[in-house]
Amino acid sequence: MGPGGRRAGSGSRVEDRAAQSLLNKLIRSNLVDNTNQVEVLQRDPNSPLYSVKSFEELRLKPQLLQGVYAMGFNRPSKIQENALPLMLAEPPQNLIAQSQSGTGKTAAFVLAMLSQVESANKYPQCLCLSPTYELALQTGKVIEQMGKFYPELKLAYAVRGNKLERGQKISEQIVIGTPGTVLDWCSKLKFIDPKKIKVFVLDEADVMIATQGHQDQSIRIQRMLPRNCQMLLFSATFEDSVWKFAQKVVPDPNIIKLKREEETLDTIKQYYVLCSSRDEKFQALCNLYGAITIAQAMIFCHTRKTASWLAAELSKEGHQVALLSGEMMVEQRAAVIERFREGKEKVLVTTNVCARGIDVEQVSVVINFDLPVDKDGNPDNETYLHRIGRTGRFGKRGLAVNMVDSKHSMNILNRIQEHFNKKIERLDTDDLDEIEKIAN
Ligand SMILES: Nc1ncnc2c1ncn2[C@@H]1O[C@H](COP(=O)(O)OP(=O)(O)OP(=O)(O)O)[C@@H](O)[C@H]1O
Repeated sequence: MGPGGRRAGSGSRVEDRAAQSLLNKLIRSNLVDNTNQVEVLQRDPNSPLYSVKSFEELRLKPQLLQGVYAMGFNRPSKIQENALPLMLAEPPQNLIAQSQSGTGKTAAFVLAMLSQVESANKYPQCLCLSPTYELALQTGKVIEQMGKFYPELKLAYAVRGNKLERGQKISEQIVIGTPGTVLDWCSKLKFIDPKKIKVFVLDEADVMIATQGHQDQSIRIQRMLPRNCQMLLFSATFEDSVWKFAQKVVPDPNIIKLKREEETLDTIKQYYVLCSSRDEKFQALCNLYGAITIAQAMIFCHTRKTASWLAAELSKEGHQVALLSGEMMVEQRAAVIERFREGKEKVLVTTNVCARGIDVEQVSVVINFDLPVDKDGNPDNETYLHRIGRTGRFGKRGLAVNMVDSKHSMNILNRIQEHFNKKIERLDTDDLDEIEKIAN
């Protein structure tokens, strides 16, 4: 039922955003910590503000609580503490929620859907919109895991390529899909009766509106739903356009926001290595190799060509490395990231463009084989910080090594150093004692 593979990175920015979001989900194994305060704006400011510190307080159906614990969740995440009581209130309330990827939004709305669904009823009751097929599948996996103690619960994917016979009615209780196909299924093909939907979720709103047509399709779907249907919208970022869209799709919303935690370079040891050519950079990297592969490392190159060359050279030296390249289909990139996450490869070589927006929090060693520059050749400080920086006061210590091979790149490095006002120490990769020191 899958549509043809998609090429990301080389294509439009829209696909990049969806691909980034997918890759982020795959690279992450845990909840993202965030020490910021959650902001809650209630529709009815006079009603008490509930927040829960445990899943028991929510009085979930026993099979749902069992599902939550089976996933290894001990307590609600920061955003869940406030979002869950609102979503599970009687009557159910509408919600617009924004917090960065990895903070527990998906798990929250899956819980809301599962607590409303009546599995004995064989028709769609919950409808979830995702920007792409791959993202829909990821959400589907969470529904399956969390709903595994519901014996009769079934899921349908409304995505292009999933062809049903005309005149058929869907018996699955939860439908998850992309806006175009869901719209067809609700209107033209009538596979779904939108009037029976109790919970409507619009996930990844920021990614969604970046795709032409998705916004209108989503609004048209929303218009077909009954008035008392619960509407929930989630987004990792909240620019004006998302906000405007959210207000069209979610009437009388409660609003929850959790600001992204700022990244800092405070817990990172930063070094540079002075070389005179690409080959020398390669040699320096080989000298460093033992030290950096104690942990997992990511190596960034400026172009795809350099990245492929470097990955090939490292392999020739007998090192096990993975290459993440913009030429690959999204599925292939996802597979590479999954292997890396599982530790099958300890080193991942990639390009700036390909890895832009991917959270590499758990990677403790970052090598800039080429320094990040923007299209005018100026230092790209934002990318530097995002690649190397860590969030949170208790952020893990990290190590960053920058390879410099010309006056020009030394100049870029100096400007990065000035920008952050943080010293980047020189490292001599021929000095084994020094290398030993940085690895500890
Ligand atoms: N209460 C919890 N306790 C422990 N782990 C949790 C909890 N809630 C979610 N997680 C886990 O944290 C990770 C991130 O959660 P989730 O996917 O729900 O975040 P998200 O905000 O939806 O991210 P994205 O925007 O990328 O979809 C997942 O691995 C999920 O299983």
